[in-house]
Amino acid sequence: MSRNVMLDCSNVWKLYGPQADAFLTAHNGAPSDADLAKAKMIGAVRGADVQIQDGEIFVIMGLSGSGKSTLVRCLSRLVEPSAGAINFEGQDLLTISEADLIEIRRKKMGMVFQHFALLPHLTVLQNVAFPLDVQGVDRTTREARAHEMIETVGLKGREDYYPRQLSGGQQQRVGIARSLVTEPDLWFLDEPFSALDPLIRREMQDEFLRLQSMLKKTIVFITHDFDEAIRLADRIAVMKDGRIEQTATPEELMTNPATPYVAEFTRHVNRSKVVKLRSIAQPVDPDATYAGDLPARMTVAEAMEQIDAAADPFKVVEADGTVIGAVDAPAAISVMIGRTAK
Ligand SMILES: Nc1ncnc2c1ncn2[C@@H]1O[C@H](COP(=O)(O)OP(=O)(O)OP(=O)(O)O)[C@@H](O)[C@H]1O
Repeated sequence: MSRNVMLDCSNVWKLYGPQADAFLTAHNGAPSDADLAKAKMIGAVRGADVQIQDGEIFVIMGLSGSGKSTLVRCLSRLVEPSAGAINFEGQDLLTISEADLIEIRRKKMGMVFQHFALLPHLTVLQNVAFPLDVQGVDRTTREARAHEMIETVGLKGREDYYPRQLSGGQQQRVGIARSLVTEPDLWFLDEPFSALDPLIRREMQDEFLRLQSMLKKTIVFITHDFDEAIRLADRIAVMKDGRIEQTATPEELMTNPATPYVAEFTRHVNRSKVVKLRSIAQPVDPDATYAGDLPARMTVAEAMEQIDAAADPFKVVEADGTVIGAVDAPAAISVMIGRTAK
């Protein structure tokens, strides 16, 4: 499926240290690790190329300090890159006026952070409506929109609660509703679930995928957790020491890791948790009977129980309703036991 590029960032650098810009120029825009170390510069982001496509979940994965947050902040220019080009929907983000930039951030970009800073003295409804209040939207409209978003994230009935009366997961849902209320085209999420305990975290990941299947946003999601990355991503960029080691689908990362570093992450991952039904779908037989439909982006592991319990194969269906093929138990089992290389 070919998609438009919404956000195009090429050769972006962010150095921290004295006269970083001059230092970059002096090293022809591409200082080596040794150059950086000698000058005591921190290469937070080094030569990053990222193309975010319409409607995809693009995950930036890397360990602490690898540069994920800095890169994402460069993408919205919350951090000023030392060098590079950033284009959003055809506009050069590095040269547009401050006023246009603020307008883009407010109306076209949504952000959710790990520490999501709900306003403690405002109710759930007021917190969610807050960005619209800032935009000067009238009260009736903003509250109607906030109610809608609160229902979308599953918090209907809690509109009049204060943040302190909610669990961590519920608070994060409020943060999500608040960031979605302005209907952003591009949604940045910086480790949104990492403060949550593992069970709630998984629940929030499911919730996030459910939301995305409804809303179809373009998403940049940061995590340091490879399991989270492969669960959520259409594509993953793996970062190390400010560089992107590889950008690929979870399945490509598993089957074709570009570097030993990437291979290390994939080594312990069960293939059935990564391989999607889409990848093993076989042609539909018009004369056969099918047990039902399964989503194309479901993994073999997630679908296994259902496939195994049914007497007939399942059709595999994309989010837009297109049937792309069928899966049966032998095909799924082959992946479970690591037999297919596809
Ligand atoms: N304002 C700053 N001044 C100096 N160094 C900085 C600054 N911001 C980030 N860095 C450095 O840049 C590098 C990348 O940091 P960044 O926060 O982007 O990493 P990260 O992958 O998001 O890490 P984490 O998962 O811990 O948030 C780190 O070495 C960090 O210390």
